Amino acid sequence: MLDQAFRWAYSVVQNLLPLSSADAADSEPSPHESPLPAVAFRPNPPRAAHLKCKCYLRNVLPYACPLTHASIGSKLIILVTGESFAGKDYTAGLWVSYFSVKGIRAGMVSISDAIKAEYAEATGADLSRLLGDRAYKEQHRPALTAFYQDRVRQRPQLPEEQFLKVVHGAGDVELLFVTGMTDEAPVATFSPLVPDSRLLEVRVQVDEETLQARRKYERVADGDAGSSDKRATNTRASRPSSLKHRLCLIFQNDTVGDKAAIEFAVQHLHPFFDAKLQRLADMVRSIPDFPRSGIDFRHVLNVAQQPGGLTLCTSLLQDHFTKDWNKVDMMVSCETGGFIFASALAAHIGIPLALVRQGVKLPPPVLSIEKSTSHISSYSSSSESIQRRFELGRGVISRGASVVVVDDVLATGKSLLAVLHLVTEAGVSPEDVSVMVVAEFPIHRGRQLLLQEGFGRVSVQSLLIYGGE
Ligand SMILES: O=P(O)(O)OC[C@H]1O[C@H](OP(=O)(O)OP(=O)(O)O)[C@H](O)[C@@H]1O
Ligand SMILES: Nc1ncnc2[nH]cnc12
Repeated sequence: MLDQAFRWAYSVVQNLLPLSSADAADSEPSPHESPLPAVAFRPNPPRAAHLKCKCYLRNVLPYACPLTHASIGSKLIILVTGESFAGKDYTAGLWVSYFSVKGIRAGMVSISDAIKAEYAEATGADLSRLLGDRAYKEQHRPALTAFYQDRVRQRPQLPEEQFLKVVHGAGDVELLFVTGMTDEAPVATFSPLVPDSRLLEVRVQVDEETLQARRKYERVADGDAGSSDKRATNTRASRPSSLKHRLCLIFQNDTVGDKAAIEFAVQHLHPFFDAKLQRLADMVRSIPDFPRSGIDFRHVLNVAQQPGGLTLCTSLLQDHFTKDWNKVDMMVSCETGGFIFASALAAHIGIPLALVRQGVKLPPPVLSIEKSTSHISSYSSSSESIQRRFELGRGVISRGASVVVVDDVLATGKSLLAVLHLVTEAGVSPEDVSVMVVAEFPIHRGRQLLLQEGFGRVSVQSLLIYGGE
């Protein structure tokens, strides 16, 4: 059986390879390549062009070949970020043990090991000490950082390649912790590369006192207690409040021992393996080739049509929210899909609901914004240009309020972007906006759009993740 599968995979690759060229820069398939998207993507050439542009042609092959793609599987990938001395690797190790005991196949990998190996080869530094000797690593850190930045200048796609490499190399795990990542807004950047998987960032953080104590301890342990603190590379610039993106999950790692890390895993990470989430996913029907051939439509609103579906979804949205509902003044939602889930949740939490309507349907005075058609509606003939406005009653949301935006789907992010513009125009700071969606389609790069448009500081959470169109 396995042998047959391998033979099939090789024959697919053999058929596709001669059709491809090395040129990856243009965004449309060039004429001599047109058979490739035709074979690989059937009637979906824009998708092929998109992939080609974003991932370079050779990554189109793994995408086109279901076997290679399936081997990545659908995982929960947790990027464990934070300053040096925060205890990222130690904590990730504890979480791996916790989940392994619970019967969940978990692993961890450091994404920076490959660049350390390259650096060691280029400079003659000792790789095993770079990997295992903290003082030695800190001593080399400035040069190592400069080396990495230089490599990225030469090869801008390097971070994405390294990310894919560690994920592909992780083997058969359901949960993967990735440490050593320093990229800005990593979930927005990397989630479209693994669209079937859920990508989360967990920042491990320590207060200043703990940080100093750990540095001192490390220096004493190294027999280097008298040296200056020049080697410590933590800067205020890497603190969560100064990042361009907003973190949903922060683990405060100030106490000694394992207890806090395990409690964090129980409270914030384990719920992603909750059977309730699977029950919700089971209520989302999949309809192939709707509204257009090549699109696997996920009928998210079907949840509301199932017995107990809305109650289940409401309780999941309530439980998964990483902030404090008591500090939320108002819920905001846009028609149509969002209204269904937001009204149930707002009633359950006991907060009012601000309604963003499409077209000219609200009485004046209103805040109004032009809105690009959502991904899925762009395929439906009913989306007339008259619909392409979002409006919100002026004064409905108080200036300085704290709000949660709820929608059924996040795809390109165009709808959410319009809502965020209205909410901020109403006087709400992006810091005080959180977004919760029932289903996210990372392939459409909605989070990246928000980041590019200056809404990176808005926190975004989703219950379900879907790959494909
Ligand atoms: O991220 P995007 O690409 O903007 O897609 C997401 C939006 O698409 C859907 O709305 P749609 O505009 O199709 O209207 P509907 O809810 O009335 O169906 C959905 O309800 C979201 O609001
Ligand atoms: N496949 C899909 N199903 C439902 N809604 C979507 N929005 C974008 N892609 C979608």
